[in-house]
Amino acid sequence: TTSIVIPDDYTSYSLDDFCVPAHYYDDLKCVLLPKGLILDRVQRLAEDICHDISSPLVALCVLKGGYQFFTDLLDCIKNHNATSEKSFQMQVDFIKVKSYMNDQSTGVVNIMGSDNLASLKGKSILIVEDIIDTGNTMVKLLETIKKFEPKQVMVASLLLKRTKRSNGYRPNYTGFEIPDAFVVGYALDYNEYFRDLNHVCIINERGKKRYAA
Ligand SMILES: O=P(O)(O)OC[C@H]1O[C@H](OP(=O)(O)OP(=O)(O)O)[C@H](O)[C@@H]1O
Ligand SMILES: Oc1ncnc2c1N=NC2
Ligand SMILES: [Mg+2]
Ligand SMILES: [Mg+2]
Repeated sequence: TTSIVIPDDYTSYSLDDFCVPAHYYDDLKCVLLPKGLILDRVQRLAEDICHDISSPLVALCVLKGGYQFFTDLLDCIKNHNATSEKSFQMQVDFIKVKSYMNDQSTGVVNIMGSDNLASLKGKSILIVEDIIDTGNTMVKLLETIKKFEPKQVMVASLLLKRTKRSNGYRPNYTGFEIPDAFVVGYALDYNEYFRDLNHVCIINERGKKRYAA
């Protein structure tokens, strides 16, 4: 499906035009995606997903970064299911996956909590992620999940980064395609910082130094 393409020459927003925590003000360059815009886009993604799905679904949250998108997306899906003739049952599951240090992928994708994935056998799965950057995490995660013989697997990612480091993987549903910059906020982190920031922002060099591992 389509996504909203944020071009490289996109005029982002000033930190002074939105509410940004004082403790991060000096560490950010700009606001790329205000939370309100994200929520409106997520509502449309939920409609697109509900249009395609009719059988019971397991929504699988990829922790930690996926938790905010997962929460907001499922709120919209639940509201759709409560107001339309066609509804489908949904179960939730959580898996923790880690591969980043500072602003780089280590190349090693560490999947934790995969022991309880046996319950995915024969089910329709929707993997919910915050961002696809190199694509390493998703390719490795899909390999692992497919071993449990699910009926079908779809992937929804809020962000897809346009980067030469990409392995070419593209999800079934994408919120926004963004330029090749390290973004934080809306549960996306830099060494565990900035998850407590509402908007998707671009970190600045000062922030990368201050919170370097
Ligand atoms: O496409 P890739 O280059 O693999 O990058 C995307 C993945 O990396 C980040 O997770 P991270 O390793 O930072 O763990 P976290 O979700 O706990 O922040 C992000 O949340 C995605 O899961
Ligand atoms: O831009 C990013 N911001 C936070 N986390 C990640 C990013 N890309 N891959 C993982
Ligand atoms: Mg992650
Ligand atoms: Mg992270």
